[in-house]
Amino acid sequence: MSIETKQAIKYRKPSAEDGSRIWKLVQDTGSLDLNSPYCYMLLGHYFNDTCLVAEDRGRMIGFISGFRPPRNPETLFVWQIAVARSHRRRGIAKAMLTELLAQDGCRGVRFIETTVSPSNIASRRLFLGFAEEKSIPSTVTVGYGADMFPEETPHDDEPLFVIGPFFNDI
Ligand SMILES: CC(=O)NCC[C@H](N)C(=O)O
Repeated sequence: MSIETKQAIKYRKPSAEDGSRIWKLVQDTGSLDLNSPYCYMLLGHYFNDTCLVAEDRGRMIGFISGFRPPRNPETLFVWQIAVARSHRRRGIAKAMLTELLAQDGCRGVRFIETTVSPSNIASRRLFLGFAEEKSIPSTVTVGYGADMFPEETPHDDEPLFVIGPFFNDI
């Protein structure tokens, strides 16, 4: 009888060398905007204090990217959350958000901002659930409307979620 060992998922900062694998992971999710491999290399190189990758026995199965806007460093803007199809419904997105907030790079964060298209139900649930679970105020406003995107590349609305203020006790 095979016993599936529940090996822990490992979380670490990405590096520029992870850029291609992140690009492939995001491509495979099929639900996010696929940025260039170069963009993911930049995130791994210059923004990795506010990004993480998740690995299952060495295989990259998750990615969360963020940055702290220079004009508003108390905010963590969460750019993308990607989880491999094979690893959905295991709480990995929530674990990546929690793990990211526990990083030194998120010390002093009091607000989370992100945009989530109405079709991205999992991410919508993640952020609103995070706010509800911790009794943190949250608002959803227009963000980037579909009409802001080029006609040549139609895109869903990207409503802006603002969660906070909260005390990110690392
Ligand atoms: C939280 C998240 O993954 N938002 C996605 C924003 C946008 N559609 C993108 O894919 O970059």
